[in-house]
Amino acid sequence: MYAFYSLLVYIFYTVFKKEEEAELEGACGSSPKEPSHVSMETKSKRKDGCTPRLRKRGCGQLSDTSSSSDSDSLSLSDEDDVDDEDVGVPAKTPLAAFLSFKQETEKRRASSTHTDTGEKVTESPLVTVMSHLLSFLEHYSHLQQLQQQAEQYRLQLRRHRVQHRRQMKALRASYRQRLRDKNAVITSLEEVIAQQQSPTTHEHDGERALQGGAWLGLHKLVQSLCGLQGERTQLRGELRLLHSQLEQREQDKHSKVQAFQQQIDELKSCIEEREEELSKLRVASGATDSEKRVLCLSAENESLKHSLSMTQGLLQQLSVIPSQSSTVLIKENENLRSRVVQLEASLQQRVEQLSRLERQNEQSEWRRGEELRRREERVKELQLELDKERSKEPQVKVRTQTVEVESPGTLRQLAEAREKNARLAEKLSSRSERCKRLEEQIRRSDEVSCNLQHKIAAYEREIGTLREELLKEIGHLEEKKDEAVKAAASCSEEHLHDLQDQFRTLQKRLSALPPTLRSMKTDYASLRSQVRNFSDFYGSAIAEAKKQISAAICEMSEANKDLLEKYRKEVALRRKYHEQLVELKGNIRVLCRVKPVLKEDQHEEGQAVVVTTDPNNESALTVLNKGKARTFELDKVFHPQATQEEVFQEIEPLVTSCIDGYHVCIFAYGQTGSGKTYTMEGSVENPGINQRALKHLFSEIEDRKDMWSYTVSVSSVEIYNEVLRDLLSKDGEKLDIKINPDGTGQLHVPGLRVIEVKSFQHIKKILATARRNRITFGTQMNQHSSRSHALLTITVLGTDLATGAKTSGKLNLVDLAGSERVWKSGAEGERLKEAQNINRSLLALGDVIQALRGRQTHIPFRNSRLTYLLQDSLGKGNKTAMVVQVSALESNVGETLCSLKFAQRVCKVELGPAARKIESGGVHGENCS
Ligand SMILES: Nc1ncnc2c1ncn2[C@@H]1O[C@H](COP(=O)(O)OP(=O)(O)OP(=O)(O)O)[C@@H](O)[C@H]1O
Repeated sequence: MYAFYSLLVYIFYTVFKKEEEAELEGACGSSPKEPSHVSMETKSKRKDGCTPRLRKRGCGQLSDTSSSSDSDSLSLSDEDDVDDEDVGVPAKTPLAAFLSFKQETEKRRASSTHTDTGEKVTESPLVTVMSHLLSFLEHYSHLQQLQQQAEQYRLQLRRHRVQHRRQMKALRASYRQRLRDKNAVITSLEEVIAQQQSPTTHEHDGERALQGGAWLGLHKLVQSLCGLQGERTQLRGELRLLHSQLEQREQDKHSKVQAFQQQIDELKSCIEEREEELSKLRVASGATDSEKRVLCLSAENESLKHSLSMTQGLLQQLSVIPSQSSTVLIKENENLRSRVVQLEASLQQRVEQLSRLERQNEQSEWRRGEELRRREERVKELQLELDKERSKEPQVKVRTQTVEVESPGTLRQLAEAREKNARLAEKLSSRSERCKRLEEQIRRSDEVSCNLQHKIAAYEREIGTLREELLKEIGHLEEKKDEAVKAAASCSEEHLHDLQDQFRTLQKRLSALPPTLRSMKTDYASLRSQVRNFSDFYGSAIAEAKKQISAAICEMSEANKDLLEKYRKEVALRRKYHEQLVELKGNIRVLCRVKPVLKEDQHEEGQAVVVTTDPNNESALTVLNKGKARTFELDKVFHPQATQEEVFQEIEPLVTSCIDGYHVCIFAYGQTGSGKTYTMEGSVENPGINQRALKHLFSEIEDRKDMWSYTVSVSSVEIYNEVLRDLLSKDGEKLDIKINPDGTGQLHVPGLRVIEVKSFQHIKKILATARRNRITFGTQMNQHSSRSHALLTITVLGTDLATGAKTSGKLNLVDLAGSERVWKSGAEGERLKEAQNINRSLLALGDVIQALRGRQTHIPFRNSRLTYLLQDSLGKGNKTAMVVQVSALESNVGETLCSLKFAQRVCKVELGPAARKIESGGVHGENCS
């Protein structure tokens, strides 16, 4: 491609240059109005083999005709020689050749794009520039064709005019001839008449006869004269007609010339625009490749020139200060010598150390050998003594006892000597090992020293060669210096010539560099082309891969469409069944959890457990009070050993409903210390409903991420003494509940901090903050009694990715403040006020539930902050779950009965079918059900 574009650019430049040359040539021999065709004409004539004389004549003809437009006999006779073929056919220009080549290229390109599989080729700036250039050339050639046409037309007109003039001339000549003939006839007739007007007497009779014949002839002559006059007028009319035709043609010609001129002007302006565009493009995309190359080469040329000048400067410096460089070299040599001396000294030291060590080693070895020998001799002596003693044994049996008495000492000595001997042997072996090690070290140091010697030798060799080179250089420089001195002394021009020769040889050497540079350039060009090809290849490979991926995705999506549709149906069905199940269970569910009996709860010894659960009936609970057993039927009863997970299992469907776009309210109710906070919040190791619900929420969202996108936001408030406070805000400002000004009639709390939650880990931190900020005090019933109602509100906004339908679910998790009997909890003062407020709000909650149960038109939501805030989740069409916490101890039986009665009341409330909060996405929305 690069080569092709370079070729194109080259052709363009060549053609353009040739065109300009042709124009210049044409301009020298023709009128300014006729720029190119004359030269072409001349060329064509030259091709035909015409003589230079004829050529000159042709040029003269044209200039004559252009200058004299009206009749001129000389020019007319000259114009007769004009050959039609000479002026009619224009010679084929290089531009035309280029255009035909370009058309062929375009055709080939078009055919290649047809054969291609419709891949879209992105044009590079160079291609854009080239296309502009080509279009510019096209316009230019069109303009030339038009000019040629205009010229042809002009020549045709000229031919016509010549023909007309010829015709006119012939007509005039014939007319004059005929006129002359007629005049001759008339004069002859007049002569005849004059002759007849002079009559003689004797010829009267004959005269009369002749008179009658003459009058007849005269009459005929007059008639022919009249005919001639008529012819003359006719000819005049024809002449006038021809004149008018000629004028008409002239006018036509003029108008056509004007039209052509206009077209030429337009095309010129078009070319100017293109040129401007081209220059802009050049500015925008930088210079074309060839220009860049030219720039690059010129830069290289500059750098070469620079290096040449530098070399020249260096040469001059060398010739000027050879002594300085020689001193530097001598200094370097001295330094090297001193370094070698140092190295030799250190080597000598090392060798001395080595010899010292060897001597020491030899001495110690000799000493050790001596010692060993002595020891061995002693052992031998002792052994000899022992043998002697043993040889005495059979002879002196009597002395055995004494020997036995004496021999222990000798044996001891022997054993000691043996031990010593063994120790010495050990020492000897260790010494020999050390010796070996030392030998090894010596060997190594020998190697090192050998290496060093080698190195030193190498250094010395190097130094020697350097020295030699240096001496040579110095000699050479001295020679040069001498020569220079001599040359300076003689002041001859020879030296100058020599220097010039040297300079020339240097220049030659420098100019000999380009082949290597050229080879480097070709290498560079090939590398560049490789890189460019690689990027092309890479791009095409990526494009291919993308195509394949998209095709695969398309296939997959096609294949998966049915599956997806089925999956959607399945999900919808599942949701429907889920909702039916929840509705069957009841949209308000009452669960009861019995708190296990803890040590700290047993204030009095041997307190009886009065609450029992039935293992065969999960919804029944029996309370024994004053000998009477009362059974309560609720939706579900959790026995004291029920785990947090078991409790959440019952709540989970409601949490799922919240994701589906329902408003859900889960609250824990019960006396103080009965385990409400434990059930809702739980402990760090064993989290309660709040954390589990959010975990479930996020896992469900993750499962649905291919079909739905969700936004989860969280807020938390507490109601303490009927005052609303943000649990996620540090300032603890008093908040108010208001109707949302957006016109939906929904409630909202201005200034409440709502945090968008991205992950479960994030929510954990938020819950911890809310827990920290909640007001708790120790009461007689609970050391960490929550003195406020805590609300955790989770809003889940969902968008169906396929249909665009939007859902808005809300999950209210409420940990109510503990209901208590004031006299029992021992509350007074501030605590009493708290307890009263708590009881009042719980009573309001009871009233709301009562009203819902009674299907009253007015539900008293506004009676407390708690019910007002929960309005949109407690009313009709919502889902509610209440976990009633009870204590199993006899001491709390009153509160337990109270709570269970309240629970049973709630149990009978019907909230009606739950309503899903969904907005149609425009594709196929779901009906609110
Ligand atoms: N099911 C249970 N298992 C183990 N311990 C429990 C259980 N329920 C409650 N407790 C413990 O009982 C104590 C009181 O519980 P909690 O604070 O939850 O009561 P509460 O109803 O929230 O009281 P208050 O209304 O005064 O805030 C806590 O120490 C808690 O750990």
